[in-house]
Amino acid sequence: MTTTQDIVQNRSIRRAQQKLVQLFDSISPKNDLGKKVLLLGAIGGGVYSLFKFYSTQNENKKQSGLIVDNKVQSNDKSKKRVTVDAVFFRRLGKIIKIIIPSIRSKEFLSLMFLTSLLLARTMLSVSIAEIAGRNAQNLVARKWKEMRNGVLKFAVISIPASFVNSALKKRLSEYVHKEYLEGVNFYKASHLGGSNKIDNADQRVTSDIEQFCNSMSNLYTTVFKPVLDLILFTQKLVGVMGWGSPMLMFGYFIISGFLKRIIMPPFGRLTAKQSELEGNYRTVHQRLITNAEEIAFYDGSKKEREIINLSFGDIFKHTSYVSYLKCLVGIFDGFLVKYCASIVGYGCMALPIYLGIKGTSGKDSTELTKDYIRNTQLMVALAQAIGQLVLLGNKITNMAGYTSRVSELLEMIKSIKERGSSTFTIVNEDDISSNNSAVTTPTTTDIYMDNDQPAWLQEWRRRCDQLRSIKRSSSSQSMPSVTGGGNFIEGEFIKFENVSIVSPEGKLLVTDLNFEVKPHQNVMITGPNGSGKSSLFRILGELWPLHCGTVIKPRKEDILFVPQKPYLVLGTLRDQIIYPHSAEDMARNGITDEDLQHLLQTVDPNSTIIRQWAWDDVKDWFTALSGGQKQRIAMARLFYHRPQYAILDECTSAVSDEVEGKIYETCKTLGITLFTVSHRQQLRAYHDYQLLFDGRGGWEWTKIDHSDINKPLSYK
Ligand SMILES: Nc1ncnc2c1ncn2[C@@H]1O[C@H](COP(=O)(O)OP(=O)(O)OP(=O)(O)O)[C@@H](O)[C@H]1O
Repeated sequence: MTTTQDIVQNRSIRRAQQKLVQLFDSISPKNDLGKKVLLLGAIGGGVYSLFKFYSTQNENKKQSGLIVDNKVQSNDKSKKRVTVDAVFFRRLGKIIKIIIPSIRSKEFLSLMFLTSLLLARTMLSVSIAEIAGRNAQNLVARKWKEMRNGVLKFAVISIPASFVNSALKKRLSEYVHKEYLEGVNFYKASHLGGSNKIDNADQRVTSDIEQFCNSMSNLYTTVFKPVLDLILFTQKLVGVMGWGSPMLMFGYFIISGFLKRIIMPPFGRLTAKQSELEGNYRTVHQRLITNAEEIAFYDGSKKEREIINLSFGDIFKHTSYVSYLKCLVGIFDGFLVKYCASIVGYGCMALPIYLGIKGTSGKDSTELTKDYIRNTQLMVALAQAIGQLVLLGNKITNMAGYTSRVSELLEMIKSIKERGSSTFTIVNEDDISSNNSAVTTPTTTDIYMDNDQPAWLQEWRRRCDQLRSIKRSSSSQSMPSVTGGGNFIEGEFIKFENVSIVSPEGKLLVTDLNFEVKPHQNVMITGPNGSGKSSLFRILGELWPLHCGTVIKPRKEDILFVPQKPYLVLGTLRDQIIYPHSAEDMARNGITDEDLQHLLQTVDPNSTIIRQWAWDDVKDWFTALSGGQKQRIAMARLFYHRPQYAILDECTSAVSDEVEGKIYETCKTLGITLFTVSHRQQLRAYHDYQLLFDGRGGWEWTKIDHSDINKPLSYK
């Protein structure tokens, strides 16, 4: 079976080949010089392209620096080598053992059925060709027969072929599911890191297995006929001409095979790369869906679009590049298999006559002509069979790519199972930081233990205000992105007037809500689970439509939401703090890494993050950072953007009380007005008002009495 992508690639190759043929034809046959120049140009271009291919290998390896968090970072050479070699055959053998476990399995039986049909097809085509060859009249009839035969062949072979294909796919998928989903293997594979971490496991389990099985069953059906032809015609040729000529032909193909192997681009690796890029593309889309709410709150669509475009661009660039290489190789193959092989074939024919061997001496010209014509036909058939096998090499190389992807998955699961229960080696923290040469280890006095912290934060507040006023003067009035039955009005404060919070499913969560919050008045929102606390902010963030009433609020960019689950973007450590800004935005605003270090130090006084990683490090930050570190990053991001209002949705649960206090103090220094969603009483100390939802649609707005902050909350 062929994928749409293969069809597109094949089409573009065919189109390019046709164009080349047209180009050759367009030149007058009399204009031999022009033809030669063009031929030389084409060969020169091809050689140059292949040379360029090898010289840009390293460049290609660096593709998409952003999307490396899921890549296998293994030093194991066998995992990286993707070619038709001993490793390929060993891996293929292992997979075949999985998909065809015994000769009594139904997969083996269906394969045998397919084999007998293929055999019958070959015998039938040979006998039809023989009959057709005898009678010129039959030649006309042959066309009809061939057509009927072709249709029959397609129907007879394609049904069992697809049956075998799906049987293999089922067996392999079931095996992988069993291994991957055994115990906590799937967790270890994606979270325990190291060299056994599986990149794009979903892509491997779904698409790569399918591609592997497709190419394998496809290969089986296409390899059969040329092999049989090879045996048949070699036997006939040896009978009439002896071993010399067929051996010469074989020798030519062996030498050209070696030549091809030397200059052939590594299609196996390119195919594996293609799968990896497709996996990355799927991952970035998946992340967008999984973290849609957090991204929407951060207004991160621009940044996410950049990431998705970059990932798509990688696939597009790679696919175009592979199509181009396939086109060149197709031309080279045609040259090797058709033209050069014909020259060698004529040599094979002429040599026995010239040397007078194998019964050629003493024959008259008519007999020699008869032998020559018969032998030519046999030789052409043999050359075609070998040629088809040579071209099959391209398919096998392609299959090597999928074999390596599927094998890596199986090998990594096996290794995880073996090593997953062993204890971890403790590494000295100093070793970690000294290994990372890019990390500048700040001393505590260096950054924050001095008394300049409040002064620096005041200065930071001034810079942020300045940037905001520049941005405001250049941007137009913001419009509400979601409309409903109510009104959004832009203002300098937040006010809810007769607003009812209604979920997308029509559930009334809070009725007729009325409150007003002026800048620098912090509000704590409490209430039982599912009472609508986060939903209030979905309305404030314009994610949900306003059912009724009026909401007066600043612009969307002046309110920042810090969700329960901190969102971490694909990219560098720097990108985590500045999200959804890019490094270019940061530089444009005159903000430096040193500024970021100040901000991070506020919430991470022991430098647990900056001592481990450098600003340019790219990691899978979801797994690399601890729960508390993720929350610290989210807080540093809040200070970086310094919005007028911030919504903290249970986002300090994993940091110590001391750091939590520091966060609230810093927000105060920076002039950020807070809405905090929390059940923890001690946080009331940092707030002026409390909004309490009772979970039945009711609510209560009270001023917090700071002399009585330990009083328990009055909901169950
Ligand atoms: N996208 C959605 N579509 C439909 N219903 C939703 C959606 N998001 C939340 N809800 C529903 O709205 C209700 C309130 O959810 P919300 O997240 O506001 O609760 P909460 O008070 O923040 O709860 P918790 O304390 O558990 O975080 C819940 O019943 C929830 O099922």
